[in-house]
Amino acid sequence: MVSRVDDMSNSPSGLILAEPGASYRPGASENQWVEVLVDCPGVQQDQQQEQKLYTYRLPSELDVQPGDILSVPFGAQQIGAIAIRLLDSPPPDLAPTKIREVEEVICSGFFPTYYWKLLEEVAQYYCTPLISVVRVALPPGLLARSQRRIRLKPEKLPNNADTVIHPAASQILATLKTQVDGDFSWKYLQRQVRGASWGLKDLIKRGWVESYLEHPKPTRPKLRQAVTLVGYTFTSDLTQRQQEILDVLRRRGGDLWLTELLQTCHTTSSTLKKLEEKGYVVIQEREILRTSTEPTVAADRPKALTVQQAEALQVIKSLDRCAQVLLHGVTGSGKTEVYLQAIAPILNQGKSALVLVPEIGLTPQLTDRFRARFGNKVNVYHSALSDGERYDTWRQMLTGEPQIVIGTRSAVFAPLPKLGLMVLDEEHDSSFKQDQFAPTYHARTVAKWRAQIENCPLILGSATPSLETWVNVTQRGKVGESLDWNPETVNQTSPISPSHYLSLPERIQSRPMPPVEIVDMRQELKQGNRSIFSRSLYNALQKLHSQGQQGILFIPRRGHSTFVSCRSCGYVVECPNCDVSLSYHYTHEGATQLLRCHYCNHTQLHPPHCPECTSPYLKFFGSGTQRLAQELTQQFPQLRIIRFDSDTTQTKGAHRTLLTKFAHGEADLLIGTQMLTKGLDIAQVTLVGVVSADGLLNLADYRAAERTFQTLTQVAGRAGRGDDPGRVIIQTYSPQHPVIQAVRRHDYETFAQTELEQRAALQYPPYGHLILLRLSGLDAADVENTALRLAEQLSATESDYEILGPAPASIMRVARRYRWQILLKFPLDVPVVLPNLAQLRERCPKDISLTIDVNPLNMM
Ligand SMILES: Nc1ncnc2c1ncn2[C@@H]1O[C@H](COP(=O)(O)OP(=O)(O)OP(=O)(O)O)[C@@H](O)[C@H]1O
Ligand SMILES: [Zn+2]
Ligand SMILES: [Zn+2]
Repeated sequence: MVSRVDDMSNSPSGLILAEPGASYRPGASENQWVEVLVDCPGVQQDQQQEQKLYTYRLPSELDVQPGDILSVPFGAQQIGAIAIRLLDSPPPDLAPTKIREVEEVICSGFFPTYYWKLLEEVAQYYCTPLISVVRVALPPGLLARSQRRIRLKPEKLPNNADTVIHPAASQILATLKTQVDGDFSWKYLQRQVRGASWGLKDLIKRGWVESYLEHPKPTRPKLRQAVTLVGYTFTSDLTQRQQEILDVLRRRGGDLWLTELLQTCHTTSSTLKKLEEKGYVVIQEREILRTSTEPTVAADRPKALTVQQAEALQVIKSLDRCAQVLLHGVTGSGKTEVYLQAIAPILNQGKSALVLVPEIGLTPQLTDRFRARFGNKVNVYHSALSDGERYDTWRQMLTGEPQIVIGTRSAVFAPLPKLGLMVLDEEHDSSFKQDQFAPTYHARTVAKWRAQIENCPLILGSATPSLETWVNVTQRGKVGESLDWNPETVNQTSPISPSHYLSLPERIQSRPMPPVEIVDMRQELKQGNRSIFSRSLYNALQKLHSQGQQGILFIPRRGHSTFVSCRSCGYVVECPNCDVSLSYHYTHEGATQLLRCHYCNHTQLHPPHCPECTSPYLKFFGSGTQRLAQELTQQFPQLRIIRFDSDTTQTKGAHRTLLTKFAHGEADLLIGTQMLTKGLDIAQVTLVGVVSADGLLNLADYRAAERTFQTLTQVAGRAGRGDDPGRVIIQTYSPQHPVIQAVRRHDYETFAQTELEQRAALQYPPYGHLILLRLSGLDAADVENTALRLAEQLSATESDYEILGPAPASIMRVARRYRWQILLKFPLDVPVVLPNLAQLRERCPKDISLTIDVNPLNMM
């Protein structure tokens, strides 16, 4: 096993690119084989959704490059495939005579070559087959959308054709002949003709028909009629009405959708037809891309920047190649405005920009701000889009037109040619990391590689930077070379990708940071207050309504807090599939009371009696958002409340609707979970209350402190963003906890320093590296034994890493699968030699799945 450090030192760019025998050189003539990804229903995937690559020979006349779409023989069929990489030699385990030839290149240059470098790098770093990366990167069903078609070769067809062949074949011929050009989709033929496959095989062998693949394009392009002004000099042959219509069209830029023009001018199609006949306009069908439609927003102009914003912008604008920027701006300091003004010149240079955000549904405001500034140059790309929308947005990117793509983590693979700038907003957010499925990539890490490969700057923005980023950008000298196992940091230390620390220490218009009051809930209890509201929070809520102000109440994410248990015997209702208690759900007055599992979504009715002892006192405990809402309605009947959590935001667009209502003052109080922490900018919010900080602090995870600091600081930052000053009340049972104290003082640096000392002492990231092996399977004993065996094998090899575990995962069973994990901890000061993870995977029995989580964020 080669160490990664060696790999990298051999590669002049510091990147791990190709494996031996593979090459990315475009058009290099020595490449005679190609590995392809086929994507058709007949190809089986194994349990881990991994699909193998197939090797084909390249005919000498074909010039194939990674990313080209090819037509290849597969079994009896001719199917579409994506060229993944070129090989100098055939795989040793394949007899050369068994390798079939690529038929043709259907579509070349579909992806730029560098794109494949990026995918390959992700696969290698995250110890996963390339194919799993390809699946994350490409829109679903890309190849399925390229259509296989069959056409007649009339010149080859003998007169007596029908008499000599299989009935299915003759039926295919007959069908083909009904069309002038003898051309049909294979799907159609299959529907029309029984045994079509046999028939086709025969016909192809005889050379009477051929099979080809049509270019990938939307199966049902949406067409819409557009009216375009062509004549500009109006003569006397126009009626006044016609003249008016032409004027409208001209004022609107000479181009409108037919329906729009009809509406605007209250006219009819026949009037427009007449104008067309006279040669003043043309009416044409135009393909519209199903890029997602969002409400239009009023246009807005660049704001005059504060001195600090201007300084930051100046540095960013001066960057014209790979560089990493940490834009560390306190909440409400106007980071978004800096992004906007940094992107404007990029578009003017004909380049595009990529903006990554944690969860798009939660940030309609951010998307709106971009739309207000850049109009239809903004495309949104994330997994909640329909397949059609994703596919079209994706094609829109490939056009190379200057644009801005805003998306969630997988958008880091957005195929934008001419990338001029990348932004990761809220870079500390853990949703940038994918942890349950391969590749277990972090979008920030991938963005750094991409910045280097495409030589463009990357801005990481946050009020609470991740400690990794903080250390990398501000203390590089101190941690030194030893972080170099991680290409992420190799990139930064190499001279071509300098990093910059830019700080926005003040809010816009020098608004003060809101004072943070910490309430000791133990004292409240001592003094006889058993309510979930401290007196301080109670009073603040009382005043809210009378003063016409708005507030936010935050309660850490649901979980065990809303379990249902029997007050007589202590029985707790648990999920039949997972080792967790079910959560109580009661959405509104009169709704059915449900119990739901937050891991597998098992849902059942709330039983009226305890299943153990039949006691009727089966009640839910804890304080989820629902309980909070009920409590509020009882104690503050005058307060209008909006619940903002995963129950109330399930439908498409619900986030936007609720936030808009709140922003328009239709409620006094917004209550919810972690969703509230992300980028909400509502000027009227003066009060932020944290019902309990303890659930965050006590997570069994070495990142609990960091996450708590980030979450509380972010949620506190929603207060006082407008003209009225804000205030924050945090309720906790651990008021002296250093994290709570740092939040109170808005003191990121002290928090970071204290936390980093602990990380260093324990060699946790960023002063060490972790790899988490997650095992799961249906049989408890199998999973445990496999975990033990793998751990034994790992410890048998000479190595510098520490093995923690194996141990059952903190929730041992999820969706009927038992879960165990092994944690590998690598120190920084020795060259890291990775264990042979591929080999471990092979040694894992088939029915046990192994996910290798490199630099895990979530240890649960
Ligand atoms: N130069 C400026 N002049 C006036 N208003 C500004 C300026 N820059 C930004 N703003 C406004 O200040 C508010 C806060 O800005 P923004 O939301 O970008 O802050 P942020 O740093 O992203 O905050 P957070 O990290 O809390 O989301 C917004 O309403 C924005 O429109
Ligand atoms: Zn009971
Ligand atoms: Zn479950």
